[in-house]
Amino acid sequence: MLKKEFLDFELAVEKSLENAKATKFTEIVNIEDALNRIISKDVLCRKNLPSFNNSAMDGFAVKFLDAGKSLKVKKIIFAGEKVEPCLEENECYKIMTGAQVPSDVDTIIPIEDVISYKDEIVTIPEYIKKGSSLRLKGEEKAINDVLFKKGETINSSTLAVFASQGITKIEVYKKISIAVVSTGNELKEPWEEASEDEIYNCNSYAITTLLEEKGFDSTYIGVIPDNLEQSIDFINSLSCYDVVITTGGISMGDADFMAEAFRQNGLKTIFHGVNIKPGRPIMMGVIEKEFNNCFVMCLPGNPLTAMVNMHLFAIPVLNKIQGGNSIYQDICLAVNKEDFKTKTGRVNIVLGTAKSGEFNVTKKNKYGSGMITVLNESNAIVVTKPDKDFTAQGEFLRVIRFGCSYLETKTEIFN
Ligand SMILES: Nc1nc2c(c(=O)[nH]1)N[C@H]1C(S)=C(S)[C@@H](COP(=O)(O)OP(=O)(O)OC[C@H]3O[C@@H](n4cnc5c(N)ncnc54)[C@H](O)[C@@H]3O)O[C@H]1N2
Ligand code: MOO
Repeated sequence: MLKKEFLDFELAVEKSLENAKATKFTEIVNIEDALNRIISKDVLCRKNLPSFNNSAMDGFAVKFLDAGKSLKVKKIIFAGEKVEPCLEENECYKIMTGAQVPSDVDTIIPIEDVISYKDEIVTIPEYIKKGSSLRLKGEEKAINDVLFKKGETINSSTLAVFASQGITKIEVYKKISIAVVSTGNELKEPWEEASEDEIYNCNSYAITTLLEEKGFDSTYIGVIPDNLEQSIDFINSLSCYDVVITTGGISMGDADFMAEAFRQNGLKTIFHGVNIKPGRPIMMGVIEKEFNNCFVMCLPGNPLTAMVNMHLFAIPVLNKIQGGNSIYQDICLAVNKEDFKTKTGRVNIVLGTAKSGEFNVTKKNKYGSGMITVLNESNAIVVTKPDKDFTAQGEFLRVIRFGCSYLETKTEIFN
């Protein structure tokens, strides 16, 4: 009997990330088109935040030394006005939120905190704090401070900072090109007619749309037939892509040609077979010279297997190739609501629903990896260690949501 060695899961993740090289290609885009793109050069502050001393409250701008006095309001200052210092003894300004604070005052008293205000005379409390409600030039960020580091992902908060700096164009990594391919003579496309002996190709839809959710562009190329020569030719036509993701044809059957067909196209295998359920036949590799360092991920054909391994293996690798710093899945902690069993001797990926701090295992963890709808009934996975055979109700679990964010530092995902 053929006995195959399966690589330790953690080692497989480590090796895949180690071999994933970040793209070097960049482009300049308008910030309105920059959402989810990865910054390719540190962005420095070029306008102090705030760019002038200003008031945080509607109130009175006074000298700290005038605490407890009654002062005459010399001038009312509105946001957008520029005012030269002009106070004489026992005078102050009335000032609006965001308005520039002249250099002859150092403290703002909110209007509701003064003792009295009548006929342009205001009485200031005796005990005030010097500098209160005064926002100083550059106190948030000063010119040349690093605002964003290379490798950070642009989100709506990033865009607010760009706009506050007058930055309208930004250098980002060019989007990597990803080819998504299915395999198998049994497959029909959903727009074709499938007989009872045939099945509809759902993996390509699931993968291209998951990639879209995660901010990647991909192209669905088609189905590779179960034939070695045709597989070799088909793969040969993918040399222009940065990444190729296939599903199916990667296990040990007589019609599983992916490993050999990629090898014949120059693939250097990183690993083929990982000690994980589902996903054991998974293969990764790089085609260096012939395909200009194309990263290849061959996922098993079972739809559930393909998708959970997209979450667990593929997305972190893609984040790295895209130039991002954030490659490790963020986890949330959730209380397990129902006992479930797992087989020992391998890492298990368990599907469930994470909601309001609780984890509900899908179908008591009794489902097959050929199933499709269980994915839709779940929104998260739990990864268990090879020696864990039972997870009790009430246990706190580390959960990876399908929609999780990604972190720069490695997270502990095991339970
Ligand atoms: N002797 C062994 N047999 C198998 C092993 C093993 O270790 N030894 N591993 C099993 C595991 S685990 C998995 S997972 C499967 C994966 O096999 P393949 O990657 O070769 O996938 P296929 O056989 O091509 O397909 C499996 C299953 O999925 C269906 N499929 C494939 N592509 C699609 C698609 N695009 N859309 C929908 N469904 C798809 C296909 O029809 C099969 O039913 O191997 C085990 N065998
Ligand atoms: O990877 Mo397979 O889905 O474990 O059956």
